[in-house]
Amino acid sequence: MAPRCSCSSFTLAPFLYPPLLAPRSIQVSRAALRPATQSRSSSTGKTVNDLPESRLNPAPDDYAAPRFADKAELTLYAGRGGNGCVSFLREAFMPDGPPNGGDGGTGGNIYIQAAHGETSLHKLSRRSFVRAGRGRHGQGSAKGGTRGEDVVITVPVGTIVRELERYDPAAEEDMNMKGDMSAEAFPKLPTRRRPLQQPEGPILLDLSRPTEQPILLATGGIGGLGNPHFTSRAHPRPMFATKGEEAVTMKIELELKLLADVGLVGLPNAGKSTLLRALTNSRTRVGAWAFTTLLPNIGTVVLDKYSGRPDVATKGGNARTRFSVADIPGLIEGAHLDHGLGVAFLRHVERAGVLAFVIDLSAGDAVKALDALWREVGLYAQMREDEERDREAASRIDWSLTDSPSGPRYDFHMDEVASASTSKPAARHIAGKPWFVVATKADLPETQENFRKLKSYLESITRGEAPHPSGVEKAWTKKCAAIPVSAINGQGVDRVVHWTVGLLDEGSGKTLSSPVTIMSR
Ligand SMILES: Nc1nc2c(ncn2[C@@H]2O[C@H](COP(=O)(O)OP(=O)(O)OP(=O)(O)O)[C@@H](O)[C@H]2O)c(=O)[nH]1
Ligand SMILES: [Mg+2]
Repeated sequence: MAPRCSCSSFTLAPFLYPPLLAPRSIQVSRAALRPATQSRSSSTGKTVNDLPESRLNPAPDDYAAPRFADKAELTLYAGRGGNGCVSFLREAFMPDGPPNGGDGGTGGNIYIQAAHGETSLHKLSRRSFVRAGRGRHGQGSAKGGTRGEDVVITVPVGTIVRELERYDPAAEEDMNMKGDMSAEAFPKLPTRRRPLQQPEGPILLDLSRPTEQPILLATGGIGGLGNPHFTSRAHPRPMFATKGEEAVTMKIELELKLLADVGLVGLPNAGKSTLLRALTNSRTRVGAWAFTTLLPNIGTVVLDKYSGRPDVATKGGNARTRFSVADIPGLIEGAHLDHGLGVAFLRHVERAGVLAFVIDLSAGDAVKALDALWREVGLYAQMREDEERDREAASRIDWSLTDSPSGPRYDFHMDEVASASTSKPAARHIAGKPWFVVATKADLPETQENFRKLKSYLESITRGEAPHPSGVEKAWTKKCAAIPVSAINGQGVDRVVHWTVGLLDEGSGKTLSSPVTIMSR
């Protein structure tokens, strides 16, 4: 068929296919832009050492800024139920048929699930509320309303969920009848229950492992009843239905504690971020100055290269296909006294399965550096233990006033407080973790001797001849190893992966049996 107007297609052509009709000079100038943007990074951001620029030795401005948040507060609105419908059958020769209004649909529920792959709460921290879908209203011809859509909030493994506030309308609220019908006789209405029971509050969950099934937080409202439910001798044609139930509204707080399977701990400028780049696809910032990293970065080491078959043999039935690594800002001596960036970031490796101490072989005595790091980690753990003990002691204090001749006094159970302090050896939980040393910058000259000393020191710890560097009794000293690495050249990195998987497998037997701990309220 001939086009209705041939000239119109010609007029529209430049708008529909601009690249085809654009003059040649424009195309060339656009192509020329591409190398210009690429060359910008290499012209402005020279590498700080004289080595050639690469992914592992990037320019200081070649990085992806981490998006990280470890706290979020959300208001959850479960979906309210759809309203029942008032409707009557109408057919040919039957203008006044029986009532056939459908029931309203149930509102959507809100669940929470901890999943691997999520590393931060930044997406949730930007949202202030989460709303599930409302149930649809019932319709004529006895069509029930469809269910509202459920919402699953996905959070990183290690998130703690605390309920702050809740508004829960009664599960079987009074019917919102249209008009005053209290005196009227109605048939017995069906008991309407929520398909899922609203969990009792306040909710307090520690999602320390991935949850296979989403966990229910807020239940949607029940749908209203359609008019056929109200048919009776007194009301053969009821002109009323019920409204859908209001749903649960809840305010929750999310706090992320555990980020990764492996935590990198090291002095500033040791090469932690370069190691993370070498192990993973992370584009964390690298620079030859202290405190290049200001926020924790997470990378995932993929073991099976998405082939479905792991490259690294793992113990047990479930083959490990990946593990995550956390790079935190460097620690300096006195970090527990808030020197440098402090030890606050250690809480993100506190619950990691394995600690990897990254030590720069070219920056002086490696043994001293390892001791200094362990000292800071040990002191941090001690601080945490003290905090926990104080909290425990505070919860044990009986604040009730007791009558005594000398007047009222507060009854402190000091013996219980003392027993609490001695029941857990300080710093046990962090010093009891499997650990190893990644000795970086092994490509630099005159680092062999330093590495040899470090290795023999670690061997003596393993044999039990030297104490654990943290000074904690019964700390983990099974196979203290040092792996020489040149992260900038990607050398020795495979050995780090194999060693880590071995240690993770060893520790996996000790993990909690349940993915969710419902903490004490
Ligand atoms: N020669 C050599 N240089 C390295 C190696 N690893 C890292 N570097 C260099 O060491 C410097 C510091 O590296 P980063 O990875 O930023 O160190 P960092 O520990 O993350 O430092 P902070 O984030 O400040 O704590 C950079 O200039 C790197 O290029 C290595 O294996 N060999
Ligand atoms: Mg860094």
